[in-house]
Amino acid sequence: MLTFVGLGLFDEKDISLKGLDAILAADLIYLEFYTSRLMGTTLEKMEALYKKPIHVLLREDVEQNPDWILNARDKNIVFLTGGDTMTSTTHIDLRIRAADLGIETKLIHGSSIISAVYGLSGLQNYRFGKSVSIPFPYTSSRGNRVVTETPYDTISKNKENGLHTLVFLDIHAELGYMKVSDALCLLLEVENKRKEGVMTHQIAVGIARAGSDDVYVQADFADNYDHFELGGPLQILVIPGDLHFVEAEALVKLAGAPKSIQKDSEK
Ligand SMILES: C[S@@+](CC[C@H](N)C(=O)[O-])C[C@H]1O[C@@H](n2cnc3c(N)ncnc32)[C@H](O)[C@@H]1O
Repeated sequence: MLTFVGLGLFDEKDISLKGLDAILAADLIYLEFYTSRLMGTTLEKMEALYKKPIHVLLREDVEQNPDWILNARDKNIVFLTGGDTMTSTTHIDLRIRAADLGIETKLIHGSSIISAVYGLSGLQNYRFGKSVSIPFPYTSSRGNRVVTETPYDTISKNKENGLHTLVFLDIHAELGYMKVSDALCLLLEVENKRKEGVMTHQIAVGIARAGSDDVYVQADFADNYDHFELGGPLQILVIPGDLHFVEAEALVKLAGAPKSIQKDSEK
């Protein structure tokens, strides 16, 4: 049996009791921390709680060579991820591979940043469009710095339909964790180049360290990106589309947005 367990948002205590039971009963524990990670704990603390070693998987172990799932033919193995367990296409792919190999699978869910964002920001879940990830800029084969424009396009399309965009921020092995202020600078850089007005007079919502006692939510106009110094990782960004008046009220009262946004909201 291969059991996928979502660990929740911040530390080793965010797991469900069902998830912990599955780990305590498992023969082998695998974990990936490249799609998300629990910033409030360490592998040592987790191993002390689980009383077993954790095998940390790299991206290639999960996406290219997931031979370790063969152990689930005759053992109980658990695969741990930050947040919920199936919010990444990578993980669904693993489950399909297991099904192809005749391996039984089970899901034990964890709290996810996706639903945490709705509660923390007051933005309503049915008013979100397609989500997107912002990667760090990279250097092309010709030596040019390249800023990916897909996030700008996705925000633009969602805004045409009045919808909000959830923007996941890059976690990079060498460059570290992208911050909301970095992401806003990259979006404004694309705006300066394309001048399509997608980010003009645009409100943004930054959230840091969801699930911790030190959670921080800040709403302001995107070009005030120095107001988005939210401290340590992990961080996530929302670019709202049209605001319902309750959403605008929540952003003003719970996230410090300027009151002027309430005038433009939908009744
Ligand atoms: C690709 S998503 C993975 C989502 C995860 N599977 C889940 O269900 O929560 C990871 C990104 O979400 C954001 N994120 C995840 N956990 C967070 C947290 N506790 N606080 C703020 N942002 C978070 C960060 O931008 C991070 O790079």
